[in-house]
Amino acid sequence: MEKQPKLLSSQLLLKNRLFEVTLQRATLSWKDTPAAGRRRASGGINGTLKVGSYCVPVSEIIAVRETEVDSRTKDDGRWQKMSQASAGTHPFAFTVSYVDRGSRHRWRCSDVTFHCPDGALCHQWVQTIKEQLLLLTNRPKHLLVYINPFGGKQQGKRIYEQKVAPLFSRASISTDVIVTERANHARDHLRTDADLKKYDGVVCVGGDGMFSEVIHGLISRTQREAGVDENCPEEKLVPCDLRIGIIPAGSTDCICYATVGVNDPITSALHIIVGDSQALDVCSVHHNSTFLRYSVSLLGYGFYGDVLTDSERKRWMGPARYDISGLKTFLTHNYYEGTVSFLPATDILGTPRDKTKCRAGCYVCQDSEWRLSEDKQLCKLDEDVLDQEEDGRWQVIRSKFLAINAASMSCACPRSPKGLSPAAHLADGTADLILVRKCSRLDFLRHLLRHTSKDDQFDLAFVEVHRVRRFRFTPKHCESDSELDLKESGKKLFSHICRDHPACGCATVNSNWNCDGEILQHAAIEVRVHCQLVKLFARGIEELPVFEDPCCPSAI
Ligand SMILES: Nc1ncnc2c1ncn2[C@@H]1O[C@H](COP(=O)(O)OP(=O)(O)OP(=O)(O)O)[C@@H](O)[C@H]1O
Ligand SMILES: CCCCCCCCCCCCC/C=C/[C@@H](O)[C@H](CO)NC(=O)CCCCC
Ligand SMILES: [Ca+2]
Repeated sequence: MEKQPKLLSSQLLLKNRLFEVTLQRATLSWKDTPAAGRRRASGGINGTLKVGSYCVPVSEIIAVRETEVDSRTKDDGRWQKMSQASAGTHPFAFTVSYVDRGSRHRWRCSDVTFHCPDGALCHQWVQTIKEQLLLLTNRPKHLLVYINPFGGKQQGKRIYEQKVAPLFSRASISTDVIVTERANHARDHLRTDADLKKYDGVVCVGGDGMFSEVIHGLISRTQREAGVDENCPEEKLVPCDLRIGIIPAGSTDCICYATVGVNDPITSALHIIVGDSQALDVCSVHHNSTFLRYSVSLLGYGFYGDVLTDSERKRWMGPARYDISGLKTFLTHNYYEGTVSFLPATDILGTPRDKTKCRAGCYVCQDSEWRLSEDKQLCKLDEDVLDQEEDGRWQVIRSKFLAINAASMSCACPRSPKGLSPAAHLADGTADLILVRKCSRLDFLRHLLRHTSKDDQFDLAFVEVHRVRRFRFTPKHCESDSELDLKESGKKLFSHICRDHPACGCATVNSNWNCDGEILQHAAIEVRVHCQLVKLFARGIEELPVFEDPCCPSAI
């Protein structure tokens, strides 16, 4: 293999030890020189500098800056004594901030300071690394940030100011920050007012509800500008250009957890800074020919719809509301009758029970991306032929259900680290439709508990799962518009009776759909998955931390 020329290579001091520091093949590496053994080791990266070599890809460098040298240098928040001799021989220094991988998908920003014998060399290092960083065109420079001050434990503003803003400023990212003043503030601003040309991405600080606001604003805006009618369920939607970053500060934070692997504001900020990109499927939900909402995680009728309906009355409890409402809904044990029709996804690589996991660089999602680009080249005539073929493949199930869940991603979250559908994919253009038929409380509990263990939650006689591109649900007691009005006005009257007498049966007629944590107004819906409609500043869950990757060990 042809040897790549070194961009820079120097012997520099790090924690009073001499290292061979090299910038080559888009990687910064430093390794102990033989002479270093003769020097006394004093601390190091993260406090303990092991003998060996280290490397950081330039793509994971956050920033580089010249550092003032004192006979004492501050590293990792602690003052380190630098020997007078080192300060004398290496009086110039520069600091590289880079992504350091912790356990369980957590990222941190670490600093390493190299001391140089002369100012020109120090300046050359800083300039060369800066030039390399400028070549990374996927990194955002200007972001629009929305903070929900009331999401989760109401810590959004503090989390952003203390943990995220300092990292953005270190990475020279400028921001326009809007603290929302009401629900749907972010959605409406994005839909009509925001000057989106100014930005390289949109960041939401909050939970799944805030993320939902952002995608609703961006998708609507994109369709309006492209002349696409959102009310038509048959329309192919146009993908959004701007990437979205999620700083988790909500109650469930399922979208962040399922795309990054952890709910941690610093990790998410670093994924934004390095300019990661992860496409996401989006379901459109219609009632007759009226657009209702978009969903990226869970569309749940029955159990999850009822949990949400009950928990909305307990918002003041914060995240604990889901546990109380979950228990109450489980004990109530309502079932709902209706018809589910669905179009199975036949031309894809995965199945909902194949035990594969969607991970960074997922080949199933890449295959769907390839098909998507092929599809774009299909002419209208071909689409009509495909539609006719589709008509023959719809399947229909009429039954009594405890839950109907459509998961367009795994829906992994701290409550259920493997999620509602562990093998679902973020960007394959499908959703996993999980049908839980009427069964005993004990059996339903077995199913629920399996969301938190290694056991297969689908390996039960009353549960089935299908990977689908589209589905419809019609409740047995299908509402017309006038019936819906009646239902709305009758709700207050009945809800009192039902809460006091859960066994009376009057609440069991229809449930509500939980659409990513929002309640839908209609039970009869029609859903279509749009492959890779939005993009996140994420890369999917990483399989192995890099230090376990034999190709690029941070420390050998
Ligand atoms: N300033 C505001 N005042 C009141 N509600 C707001 C405001 N800004 C946003 N919201 C709404 O608050 C709701 C909940 O927000 P968010 O998703 O951030 O937190 P959460 O519900 O605690 O978390 P999760 O959605 O992960 O369960 C969202 O539906 C959003 O529309
Ligand atoms: C008796 C033991 C039972 C244990 C069962 C644990 C099962 C947990 C599965 C959790 C699935 C979460 C799916 C995510 C849904 C989000 O779009 C939505 C908005 O944030 N959250 C909820 O609706 C909140 C839903 C919260 C449900 C509890
Ligand atoms: Ca999917």
